[in-house]
Amino acid sequence: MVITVENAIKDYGDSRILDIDNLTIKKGIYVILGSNGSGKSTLLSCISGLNSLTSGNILYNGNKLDSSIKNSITILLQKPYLFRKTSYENIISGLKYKKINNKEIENRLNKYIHYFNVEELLNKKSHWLSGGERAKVALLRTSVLETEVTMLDEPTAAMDIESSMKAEELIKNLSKDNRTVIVVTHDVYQAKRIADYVIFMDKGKILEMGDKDGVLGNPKNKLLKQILNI
Ligand SMILES: Nc1ncnc2c1ncn2[C@@H]1O[C@H](COP(=O)(O)OP(=O)(O)OP(=O)(O)O)[C@@H](O)[C@H]1O
Repeated sequence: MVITVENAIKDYGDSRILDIDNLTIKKGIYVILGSNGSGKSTLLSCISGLNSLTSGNILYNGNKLDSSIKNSITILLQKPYLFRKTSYENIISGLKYKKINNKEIENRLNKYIHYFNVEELLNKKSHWLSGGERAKVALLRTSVLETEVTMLDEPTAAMDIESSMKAEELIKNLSKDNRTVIVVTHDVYQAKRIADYVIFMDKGKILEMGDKDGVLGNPKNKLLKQILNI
């Protein structure tokens, strides 16, 4: 899917949160970097349709958001909500909602669950999970949907290093078959490991955007240079 963001403005009261002239997202892994409050989550929520722009357009293959496009997009929020059910029920909840048959549900589960050692957690109620365990369950619940576009807002922030590495393998796998994955992270090393493209935001604007090697290897922006220690 090609997503185009045109003249996008998002205001909350007098504050301008997003101000993006032009952004085109195609297939591959896009990593969004930027300081706290720079508008990364707001951009994801506007692309997903959970939030709306004050003015401007977001188009999906040239069309406005409709229910079939919404079905092709999944977003993992920064603070994902888990149902007060078992991990297993949480992970398959989206597939059940989409009325996917049980055999396919098991196939999808087997395809993703091995990234994390969560087998022993499957029957555990979500409110007993640790922060990192919750993050894994939430990432698995999003991943099994295998939508054309997957947006992940700081998916590994609560995970230990080994689990983050596994999550990165999973994320790379999610981008296969011409799919699009957009990941927000504060970890520039993670960006280096997984990104095809990097978007750097500050104060609601996109300051740098392009393929990973160009943006991270030869940044023009002073703040990004500082972050990258260049
Ligand atoms: N509903 C809202 N009402 C008012 N201000 C909001 C609202 N939602 C977000 N904001 C503000 O918009 C700005 C951008 O928030 P956003 O969550 O998009 O930033 P972010 O880049 O994802 O930050 P972080 O790295 O801290 O997660 C922040 O200053 C935030 O306070």
